[in-house]
Amino acid sequence: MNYFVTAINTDSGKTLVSAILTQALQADYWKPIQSGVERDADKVRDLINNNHSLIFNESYWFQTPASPHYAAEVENVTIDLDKILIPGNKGNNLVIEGAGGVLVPLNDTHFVIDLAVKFNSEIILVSNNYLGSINHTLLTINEIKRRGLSIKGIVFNGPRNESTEDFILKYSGLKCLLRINQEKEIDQFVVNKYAIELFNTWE
Ligand SMILES: Nc1ncnc2c1ncn2[C@@H]1O[C@H](COP(=O)(O)OP(=O)(O)OP(=O)(O)O)[C@@H](O)[C@H]1O
Ligand SMILES: C[C@H](N)[C@H](N)CCCCCC(=O)O
Ligand SMILES: [Mg+2]
Repeated sequence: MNYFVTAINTDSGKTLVSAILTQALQADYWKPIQSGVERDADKVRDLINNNHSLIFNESYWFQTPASPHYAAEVENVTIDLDKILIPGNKGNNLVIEGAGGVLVPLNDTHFVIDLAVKFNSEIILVSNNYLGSINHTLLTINEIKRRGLSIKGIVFNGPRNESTEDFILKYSGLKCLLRINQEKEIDQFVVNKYAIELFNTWE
């Protein structure tokens, strides 16, 4: 199964959730398009601890920490979805991490969400609690559904707001897969703690 981890924004915790999911399912991990010198793939490799997961290389890696469409322009590249091919064997679950939110542009005609469609993925949506996040979360859900994609559920990451989370879950009918607290630091121990919790409720 291909699981596509997206979020309501950049810096929402997609890489953290991807590491937790990769560890929980002993899945493989892939970030097709990376912008910025720090690789999410390296962060996930350092945060998991199992003998099964493969960490694949990006199809595009831009040094410019910006929207992929702009980073590509700056580096005289055009992102071509036909050149982005699923890596590795079909035997294992694959965790695919997007870049920023769903409508982050890749070029003049494609967005991050088009990768999830291309790879026939099930969506894991990472949401956060801040003033404005209900709107951002419901808009993101609407766009995912408009593309005909299935949403496995929502991960709420960071400081809690029960009222916000309750409204989003009630209105969307989606399942809360996991709640992640604001942690003092993110390391293998923390990732494994949440991976066990996620595995125990995974259907
Ligand atoms: N629950 C948390 N507790 C503490 N730190 C967190 C938590 N979630 C995320 N962070 C930290 O916040 C930063 C952003 O998280 P992360 O890199 O996972 O975001 P992202 O959605 O993957 O961003 P991008 O869009 O660049 O891929 C990282 O330094 C991460 O370690
Ligand atoms: C560089 C950053 N860490 C992400 N990889 C890319 C975020 C793109 C956001 C584009 C936008 O929504 O304005
Ligand atoms: Mg990331």
